[in-house]
Amino acid sequence: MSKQTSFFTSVGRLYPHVRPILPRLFMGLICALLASIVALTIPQVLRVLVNNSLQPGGSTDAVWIAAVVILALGIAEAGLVALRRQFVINPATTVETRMRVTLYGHLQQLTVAFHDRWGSGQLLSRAMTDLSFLRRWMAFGAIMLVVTTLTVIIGVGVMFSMSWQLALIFLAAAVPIMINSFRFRRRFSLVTRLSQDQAGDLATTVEESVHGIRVLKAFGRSREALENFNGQAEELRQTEIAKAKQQAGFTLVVTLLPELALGVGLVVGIMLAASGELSIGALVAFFATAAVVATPVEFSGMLLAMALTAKTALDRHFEVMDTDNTITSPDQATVPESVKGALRFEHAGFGFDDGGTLLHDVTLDIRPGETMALVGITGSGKSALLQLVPRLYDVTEGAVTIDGVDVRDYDIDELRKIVAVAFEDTTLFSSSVRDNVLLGAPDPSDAALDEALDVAQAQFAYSLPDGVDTLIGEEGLSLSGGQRQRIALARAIAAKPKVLVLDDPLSALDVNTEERVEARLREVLHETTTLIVAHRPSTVALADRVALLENGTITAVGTHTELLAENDHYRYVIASLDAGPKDLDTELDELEEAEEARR
Ligand SMILES: Nc1ncnc2c1ncn2[C@@H]1O[C@H](COP(=O)(O)OP(=O)(O)OP(=O)(O)O)[C@@H](O)[C@H]1O
Repeated sequence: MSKQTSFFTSVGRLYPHVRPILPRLFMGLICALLASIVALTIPQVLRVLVNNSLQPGGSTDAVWIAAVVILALGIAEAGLVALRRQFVINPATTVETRMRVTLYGHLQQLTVAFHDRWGSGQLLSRAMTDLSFLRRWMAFGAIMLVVTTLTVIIGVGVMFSMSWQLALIFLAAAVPIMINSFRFRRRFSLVTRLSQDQAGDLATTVEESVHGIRVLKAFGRSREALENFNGQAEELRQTEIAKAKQQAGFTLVVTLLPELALGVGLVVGIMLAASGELSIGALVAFFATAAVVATPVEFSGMLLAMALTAKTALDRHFEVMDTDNTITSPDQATVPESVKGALRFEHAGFGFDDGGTLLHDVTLDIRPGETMALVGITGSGKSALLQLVPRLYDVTEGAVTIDGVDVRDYDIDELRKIVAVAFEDTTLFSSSVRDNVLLGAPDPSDAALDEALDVAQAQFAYSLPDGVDTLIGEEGLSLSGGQRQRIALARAIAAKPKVLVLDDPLSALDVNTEERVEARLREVLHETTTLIVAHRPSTVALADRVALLENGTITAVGTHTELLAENDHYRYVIASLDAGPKDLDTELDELEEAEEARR
């Protein structure tokens, strides 16, 4: 999944996002830098103090002045640190929010095929944890990394100006630190990537088990789910330990070596002072400066780790952002004056990315206003075929057309206004019944809501605690499967589409309710071209004609009676759909009689 890029390439991609806030980040950097310079100035005051005042006969006034100057510098340092925070916090949170919103927008655009492949936890962790981390890095880590580097460079320069011999000792300590930081960077990048990916997988598991809590409980699988979660959590723990160990190892080096240099430097410094090559003031100032320089060096482990984690967060973010949306509007979209709703599959073929061909040479003609049922054995590709109409997936060969225009030639938003869908597996959003039903309605009025609820026989909504304003969905009131399906059906009806695509939307209804819904649907569907997957003969009865999907293609189209009379496979499928033990011959006779009577 991940592509190796250099640190600067990855971080460079942040530039368009941070460009608007660069002035404030820059001001934050200046404040942090000034704070460091102030910190480096304090030893120089000490030097003057030691050399001039702490000598026999030195003036006590100078001590007071030095104390006041040091106090003032200390206050200035603290003030500058506070100012740095003030400058960066607001813009960093703005960038975080903008990137999060852009990511969310991109996720909405990406194809269903993309979402089939990606675990929800991986996307969740990218949208939440990774971006929060980036914010912290922008506001603190990045600035401190620059300031630390500059402080060390300036500090070492100052140290050289005071005593090149002592400064060389400290510089010698820098060589193993740099070698170590190089190794650390390589190893830590790998382990931090692993940990962020594992955290994403863990989030997916939590999400799945919360969604599937009823199934887990009902099948008594809670213990196994816990064991599985425990295993994953343990893997993440091991990775975090490996991360912490690497960081601790590096921190040990960056803490120990400056201390060692300090010890050796002290001995050499005292010798130099004794031989008169170095003044006492310069010696004191040298070690005070060395202490100021040592602190950021000690922090460098943490800052480097933060930088590497931020790089990984950026890489993970751009993996999603770089994924192209392959289902888009054409440059020159066809804008129909009026849509009649003639739906045709013309030698259409389709296969999922990770599978072979599922559908091939599908040819089917559905007249405007006609209701066509789609029947086939389970797994034959009925749902996949339906999803080609609103372009949730694109055909891999042939075409699907509406009024003779390839669905790929319509503006995608326009197409999805023309086509509405309701799936067997309903998704309701955490908002009111009203908002859920009127989600795609061109006219979001009370009248449209009432009509849609009436057709879908979802009048129960009026009796909910707050009526149609009751909050449903994941965070709201739990509805029964049949109630959810009726709300989803009402949503599709309220969209007033020219083409309605229904994937067995009545499967969870009891027989009486289904009958009532069908009666009302029949009234409204005469104007709407409808393709409906049927898993029950009663749904088939709703249709003018039936199409049989067999071995990935449409092998027969006709009325239910015709197919029942002529097609063995259709009889087999209908028999397997029907839950009740029915005598097909008797049903056929009944249907023939009814047909006879109608003529
Ligand atoms: N996202 C996917 N990626 C890969 N294969 C898939 C995907 N979704 C479905 N399939 C496979 O494609 C085949 C057809 O699935 P589809 O859901 O279209 O069948 P169906 O006829 O609607 O089945 P059912 O009647 O059981 O609802 C199945 O073998 C299924 O495993």
